[in-house]
Amino acid sequence: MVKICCIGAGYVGGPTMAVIALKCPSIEVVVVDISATRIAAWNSDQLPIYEPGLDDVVKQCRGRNLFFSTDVEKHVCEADIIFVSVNTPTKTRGLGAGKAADLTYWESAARMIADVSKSDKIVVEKSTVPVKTAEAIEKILTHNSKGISYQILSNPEFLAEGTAIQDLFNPDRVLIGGRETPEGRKAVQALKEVYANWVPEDRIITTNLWSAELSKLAANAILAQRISSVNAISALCEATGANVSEVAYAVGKDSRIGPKFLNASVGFGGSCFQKDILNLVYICECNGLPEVATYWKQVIKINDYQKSRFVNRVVSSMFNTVSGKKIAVLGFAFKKDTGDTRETPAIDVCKGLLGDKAKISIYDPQVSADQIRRDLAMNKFDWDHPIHLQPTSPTAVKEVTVTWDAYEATKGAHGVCILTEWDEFKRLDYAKIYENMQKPAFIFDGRNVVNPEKLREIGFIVYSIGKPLDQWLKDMPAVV
Ligand SMILES: NC(=O)c1ccc[n+]([C@@H]2O[C@H](COP(=O)([O-])OP(=O)(O)OC[C@H]3O[C@@H](n4cnc5c(N)ncnc54)[C@H](O)[C@@H]3O)[C@@H](O)[C@H]2O)c1
Ligand SMILES: O=c1ccn([C@@H]2O[C@H](COP(=O)(O)OP(=O)(O)O[C@H]3O[C@H](CO)[C@@H](O)[C@H](O)[C@H]3O)[C@@H](O)[C@H]2O)c(=O)[nH]1
Repeated sequence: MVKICCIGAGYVGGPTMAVIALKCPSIEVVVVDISATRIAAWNSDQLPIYEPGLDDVVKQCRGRNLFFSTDVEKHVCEADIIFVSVNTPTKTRGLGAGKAADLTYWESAARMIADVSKSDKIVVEKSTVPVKTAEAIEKILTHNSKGISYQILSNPEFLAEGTAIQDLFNPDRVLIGGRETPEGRKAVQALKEVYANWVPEDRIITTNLWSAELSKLAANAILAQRISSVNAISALCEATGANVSEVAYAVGKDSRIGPKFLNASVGFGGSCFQKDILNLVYICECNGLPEVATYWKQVIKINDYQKSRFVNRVVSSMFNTVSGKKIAVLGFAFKKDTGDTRETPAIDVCKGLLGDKAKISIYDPQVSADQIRRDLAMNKFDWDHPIHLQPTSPTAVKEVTVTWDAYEATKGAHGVCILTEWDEFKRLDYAKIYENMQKPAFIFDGRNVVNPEKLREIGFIVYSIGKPLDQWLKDMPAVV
């Protein structure tokens, strides 16, 4: 029986391995992690992450050929194929701070593999890493290899949160990069055979190591660039009376462009886009390509601009101050169908409003009050380091309350900001919400989920990203 061990039981390691176990009953899969609480949660009825369909997959295989364990060394030692799916956050200090990927967790995993292995291994980079990381990992593994042969493969993951199971069941492609040697090709073939249990062969792409590593960073940069492009256009729409949804639809009808990833928003969030672009920028700078670095940096600048533009719009339209006013925030996760808040635009928007002394009342169906308080108290780039996984004592964010109901959050509020596109926000009784709010009552829709015309009929003053502005908003221009 082939044995797989995955180091890192996070948003990628957990779902990816659960699907491999489901689709390959003859393979034993063990997911290991240094976080005992995470592993305990994977072994319980309350999984550590919310992902539609995940419970079902885990229930089918856990205890059969899928296991979660803290005994990292034992399972690494026994495995034929080791996936490394640890976090690779942005460095917060030292050389490259604020840009370069922090490979501390990766390096310690590689050193541990080298220490405990007694047989040949295929080591698979599942984490997103800088191009050329495999070379460094190879050096660590082979430095004291005791005659053991290691083959390093790059197999980046393309799943998106909220649709992870669907993406894993039916991926657009699986990418495997390996050394162009007979041993390298053999290792690529071995991993290909795992995926071939459910992925059609023409969707399994094989490349050299560097192409696979770089393709992951390039894909995320290009996806994020589309969002920044449409968000930049949304600002121009507001200035001219064009409607960004109509523009995006018309543009996306061009088959060379396509309709996906053209939804204007308050900004993109999530643990990947910003981190991976910053990493790409750093790699370009290190390779003497400052023009290329500046080009990609602009994608993040527009994202930051979009978030501050939103805050400015809220403040300026409410008589240029939100001091002491209750603002309801609907949605805190970085997108719908996940409880993940890493780099969510809601953090920056809330911090901006708190900076103007607003009183904030937050409701999100999947994010806990503790998590929200921790996020609002955290420094930039600290969010994806393991200390974040430990329960820390949250600095009191006094002007924030967290509710478990959208109606409670909006009661007595002066304004409502919609920051995540949860489906339930489309179905709320906005007439009832209006009744219970201060007047004039404002709605700022950062996700274009509500129908502005219907809300205006109720009496709201409505701001929707990139849509024609109310006269009120035109009279109260936002200074950026
Ligand atoms: N989240 C996503 O949607 C997504 C999608 C594709 C790729 N990625 C990439 O995958 C990687 C993992 O992302 P994630 O979101 O799953 O991160 P995560 O923080 O949810 O999980 C990483 C896990 O690794 C564990 N870990 C760290 N060092 C370890 C060690 N030495 N030994 C054992 N366990 C260790 C941590 O405790 C943590 O539980 C990152 O490189 C990320 O960029 C993420
Ligand atoms: O048209 C769009 C599409 C997305 N978003 C926002 O962009 C962010 C990222 O969304 P999405 O890409 O769907 O989720 P992620 O889970 O971050 O997935 C991205 O990052 C992963 C980690 O690398 C990759 O594996 C995925 O392929 C890539 O889509 C979220 O805040 C979305 O709300 C928009 O504002 N407009």
